[in-house]
Amino acid sequence: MAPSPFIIVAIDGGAASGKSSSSRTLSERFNLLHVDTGSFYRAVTAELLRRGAPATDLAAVKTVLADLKLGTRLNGRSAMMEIGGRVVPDAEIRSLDVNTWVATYSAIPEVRAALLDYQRGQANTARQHGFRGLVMEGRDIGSKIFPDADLRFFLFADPNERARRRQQQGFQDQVAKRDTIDSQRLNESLRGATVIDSTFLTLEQVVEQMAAAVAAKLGEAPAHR
Ligand SMILES: Nc1ncnc2c1ncn2[C@@H]1O[C@H](COP(=O)(O)OP(=O)(O)O)[C@@H](O)[C@H]1O
Ligand SMILES: Nc1ccn([C@@H]2O[C@H](COP(=O)(O)OP(=O)(O)O)[C@@H](O)[C@H]2O)c(=O)n1
Repeated sequence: MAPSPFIIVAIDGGAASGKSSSSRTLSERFNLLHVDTGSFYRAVTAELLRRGAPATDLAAVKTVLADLKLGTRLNGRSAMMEIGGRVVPDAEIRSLDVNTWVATYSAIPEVRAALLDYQRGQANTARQHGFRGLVMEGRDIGSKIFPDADLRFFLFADPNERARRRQQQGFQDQVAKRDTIDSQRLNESLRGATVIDSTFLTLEQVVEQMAAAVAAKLGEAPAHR
């Protein structure tokens, strides 16, 4: 029997479009490494804020970036970024301060360049730990990080619905403002991707669409749940 292929699944989309929920489920169902690149940008943002490097001071930002010692720790099937051996706690990376600044820092080319190889290197982490592939979520995964991904999804949902979802999660977050700052990257990752509009779909319906495509890539018969 041919060995199962190693697959890369890219999921891009705006804030609260359902990227994390769907990629976590796919990760569990198919034994794929789950990589939330938004959490990486959030961790780096928290570090830049902690070290007093404002987004307007490129020299200060570059100094902090040059000094970042990035590592990866696995938490179940999820890859967590370590900075100097420490995983930035979830409460910190989801704080109002980080929500407010993350898109601004993420728009700085030097910040993106600092994370490029680190993100691509997650494929090696997945291989080393015996995963069948990885599912990576973000804004530019299908366009910049893994343009040759086996599957490229773009999750769309009406902005009001996304704002409602985020509010229900109990977070203070300016979803629309981040979307505007992220818009160029979002448009690029939309091109050529399989678009799923989740505005009127349940999370389960979204996952079933994705799971059918993943199963086909892995050479499995689709599971009926
Ligand atoms: N299709 C959907 N219908 C209703 N709620 C959803 C749907 N997809 C995701 N959600 C909910 O919306 C919130 C944001 O989803 P999440 O996966 O964190 O989005 P993202 O990772 O894109 O920011 C979560 O509470 C999630 O349960
Ligand atoms: N691949 C990525 C992932 C996130 N980001 C930035 O990081 C921010 C936070 O990403 P996230 O995925 O945690 O955001 P949510 O979709 O969960 O709200 C985004 O608004 C982007 O500005 C990015 O620029 N590129």
